[in-house]
Amino acid sequence: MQIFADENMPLVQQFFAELGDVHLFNGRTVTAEQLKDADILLVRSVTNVDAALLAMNSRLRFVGTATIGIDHIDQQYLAQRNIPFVSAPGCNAQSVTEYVLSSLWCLAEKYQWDLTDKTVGIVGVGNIGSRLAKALQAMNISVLLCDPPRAERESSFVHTSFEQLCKQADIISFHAPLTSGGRWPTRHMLNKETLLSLKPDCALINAARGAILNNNALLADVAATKSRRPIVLDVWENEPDILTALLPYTDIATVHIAGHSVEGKARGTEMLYQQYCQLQGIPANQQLSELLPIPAMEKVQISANFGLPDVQNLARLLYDVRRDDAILRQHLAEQGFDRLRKSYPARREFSSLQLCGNSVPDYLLQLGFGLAQ
Ligand SMILES: NC(=O)c1ccc[n+]([C@@H]2O[C@H](COP(=O)([O-])OP(=O)(O)OC[C@H]3O[C@@H](n4cnc5c(N)ncnc54)[C@H](O)[C@@H]3O)[C@@H](O)[C@H]2O)c1
Ligand SMILES: O=C(O)[C@H](O)[C@H](O)COP(=O)(O)O
Repeated sequence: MQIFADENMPLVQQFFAELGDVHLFNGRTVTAEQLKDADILLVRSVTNVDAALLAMNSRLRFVGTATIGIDHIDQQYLAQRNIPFVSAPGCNAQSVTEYVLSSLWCLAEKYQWDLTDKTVGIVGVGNIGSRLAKALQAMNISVLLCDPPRAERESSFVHTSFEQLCKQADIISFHAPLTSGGRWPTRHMLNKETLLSLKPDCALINAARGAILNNNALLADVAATKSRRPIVLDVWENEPDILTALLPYTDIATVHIAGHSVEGKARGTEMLYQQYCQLQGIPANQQLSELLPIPAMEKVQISANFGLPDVQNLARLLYDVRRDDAILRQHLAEQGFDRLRKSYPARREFSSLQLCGNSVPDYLLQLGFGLAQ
């Protein structure tokens, strides 16, 4: 069995080597010729899997993407060829949630906000959006939820239309998939017109897909607006060739790494392995919990004096998004977007830290921290 995998897929050897020969490729530059002998193809978000890429391969029997987003996969084409396709839903939802929380804490510190006075609009309330909403509500921060597909499916879902959310929210965080067709397309849903309907100082966070925000329209808006709008961008239109003219207007700018926690990336690989084994009816012998490195910090004692203002200090033991913002600003020009993603330093999720003590507040567990046994 010939297994072809993106070279940026952690633990792929450990999970897949028992199933065949694992060959690694550069996800951005891989060609049809390189993949002609693949039985299994494992990709990340930078590889468009379509008729052109698979034109020379007649033996492929499984395609997996170790990501949540699937806008780079031509699913219709794979279905036509009867090639099973799987993704990794939710694999890095906690990682993105922690990225957004860290960004909110940084903005709150910079602009001296009390986040409990703010209303956060969440666009797309799936794995990431609902996890973020739960975390914010646990810290008494108001949320507005916008998810038309869910509103149609679930009578109990409290939906705010995107138009209303634009008018009411103090901060908008995008967590919808990138779609161009269908009833609720998201491509350029934030554009020249919808930007005009926002509160003048409404902060924007995009850790979904770059093209959900029309980057040129956003640049025109922030360049023209006198009251500066706080902006956090992890994803960009046209990656890796991003609109660098936007950078001076961003508070936090990163190289599409919101989902790149150690756990988030490795979970993606594990989910592909598990789904392949299930499809083949073979046992999944490898377990992520046995392969993850021991975290640098394992336990923290929480005292009865711990309060909500201490949460961000605790979180900063593990992650501060300003580190990643500095990486982009200092190194983008000489290293480029993709190289910075490839050399991304390790970041562990909140769950890697076990909290000890008799008075660990429930909101810390809602945020994803672990509880020592
Ligand atoms: N920056 C990163 O590193 C990173 C990491 C993971 C995922 N992502 C992106 O985030 C997206 C969301 O991830 P998820 O795991 O929450 O996906 P999900 O599929 O669990 O949830 C997406 C939600 O968006 C909703 N939706 C669809 N169209 C909408 C619209 N027009 N308006 C509002 N909501 C709409 C869906 O109904 C769904 O509930 C992914 O599709 C991916 O593109 C980015
Ligand atoms: O969709 C996803 O899961 C994320 O955007 C993912 O983190 C992208 O990372 P990549 O596959 O490009 O490394």
